[in-house]
Amino acid sequence: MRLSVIDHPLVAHKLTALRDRGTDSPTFRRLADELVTLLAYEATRDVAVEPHPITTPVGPTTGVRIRSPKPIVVPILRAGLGMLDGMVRLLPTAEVGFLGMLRDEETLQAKTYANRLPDDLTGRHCFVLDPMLATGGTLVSSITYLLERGAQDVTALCLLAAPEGLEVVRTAFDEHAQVTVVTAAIDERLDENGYIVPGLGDAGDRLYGVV
Ligand SMILES: O=P(O)(O)OC[C@H]1O[C@H](OP(=O)(O)OP(=O)(O)O)[C@H](O)[C@@H]1O
Ligand SMILES: O=c1cc[nH]c(=O)[nH]1
Ligand SMILES: [Mg+2]
Repeated sequence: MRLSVIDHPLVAHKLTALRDRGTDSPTFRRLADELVTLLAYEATRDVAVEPHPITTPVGPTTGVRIRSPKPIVVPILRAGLGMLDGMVRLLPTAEVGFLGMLRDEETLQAKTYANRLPDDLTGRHCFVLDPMLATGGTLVSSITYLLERGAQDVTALCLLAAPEGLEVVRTAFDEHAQVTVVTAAIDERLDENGYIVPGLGDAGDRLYGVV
């Protein structure tokens, strides 16, 4: 696993507002949307491109375009949905697949309850969207699922990561696996309920309300 922590004052500023418990849902959604575009800039650094000849008003030149097969963006429901619009705005040619996963509050084990993804992901670059990397169970399951279906590279965009969860992901995917985690911050630790400290609380609830 490769790790990239985005050290940037704009990211830190927006993340601070996102963490603040006084931030309401509409503002939280807007901040999550803005943050993902900043993370996406780094997360797409290795996206495959091919030469693309064009003619400018002044003359011919060769630029690049994103190469086929198209990248696929995979938000992990629910909370990852809050990162989808910001990501596809930057990567409009990407396809979108969905994985619904819920962490049991007692055991902290993640279960998959929805799956709308191609069976064959051979050669695809997958971008997993999930704001919280806590114990790492959700991310390991989702990345394993994508790699088993042939994904070539998997890049996860997480707004926050806990050191414990990062270690779990690192153990699951060694340095040879084409797995990258891009995050805005590594927090201190997990609490006894598996929540990231200081974190931002339950990302899904803050985006969409308590269920
Ligand atoms: O690293 P882990 O310990 O697996 O926890 C992280 C997961 O927990 C949260 O989802 P949750 O289960 O709360 O579902 P939700 O998005 O529907 O709220 C979060 O959005 C991650 O998907
Ligand atoms: O801190 C956490 C941990 C898991 N899921 C969340 O939404 N927040
Ligand atoms: Mg939740």
